[in-house]
Amino acid sequence: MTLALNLAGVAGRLDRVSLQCRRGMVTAICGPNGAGKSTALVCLAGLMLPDNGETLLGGLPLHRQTLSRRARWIGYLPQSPEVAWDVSVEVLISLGRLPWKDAPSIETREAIEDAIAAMDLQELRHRPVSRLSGGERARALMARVLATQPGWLLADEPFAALDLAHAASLMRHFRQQANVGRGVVLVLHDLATAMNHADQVVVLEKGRVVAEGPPEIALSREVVTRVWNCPARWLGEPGERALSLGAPSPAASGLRGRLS
Ligand SMILES: Nc1ncnc2c1ncn2[C@@H]1O[C@H](COP(=O)(O)OP(=O)(O)OP(=O)(O)O)[C@@H](O)[C@H]1O
Repeated sequence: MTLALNLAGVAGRLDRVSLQCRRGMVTAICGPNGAGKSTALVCLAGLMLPDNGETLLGGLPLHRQTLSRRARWIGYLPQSPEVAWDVSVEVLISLGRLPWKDAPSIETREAIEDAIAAMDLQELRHRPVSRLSGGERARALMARVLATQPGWLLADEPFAALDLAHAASLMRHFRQQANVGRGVVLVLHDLATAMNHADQVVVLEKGRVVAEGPPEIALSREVVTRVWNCPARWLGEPGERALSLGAPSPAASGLRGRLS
């Protein structure tokens, strides 16, 4: 089953974007600031209707499917999630089970416990969300999405606030989810994570798809250098790539010259 976005535009944000994500795969959406990554993810989640176009889940328009089906199929972590009530970590995570309110309680309990374990929140489960650090809060919010056990996991910069060990563990979890047939779509600024862990990468620039395909192609040295305007070189072996950055182009370094 695919999750596809075909749109003519979202005024000022996206322009003729067409992309397809597949279950069983990790798809990374990359691009510079303001490229339209979050907007594309919001559209994929069905939370914004493009001016002309649609999101298709399994070939059917998402906005015509029932809200409960959508909530069960698509789990979405926004870039800056808000927590409306100061509940405990465990209660926050249990909210992820709302789309499955008729499920047997044992299933619900297991899903919550699995999410707590996946995000290493056992010791924080009774703590109010207002008394968490930024990274702990991000893990609790991710756990809420995981607790839904949706067919698709859509996450906007899920590693941004996480330390190294928790980021690595979450990436392993995403891979496991893809391996059991879920679809994973991540907005990522860290190009090395996309290069090493995604199955396919979509690069956006100024609201348009400018490269897509396997990471080695979509994030080739030439693409990175041109799109991010930053001379770059991949180091290491496939699966363990690191990005070496050179000096910025004259256009970018002109600013530095004026400031110094
Ligand atoms: N609510 C809004 N109304 C109008 N324009 C917006 C709105 N939110 C974002 N934009 C604009 O849409 C474009 C795409 O924004 P988007 O947040 O999708 O980019 P992004 O690639 O996720 O950026 P970043 O890496 O900075 O998070 C940007 O030019 C942004 O200024």
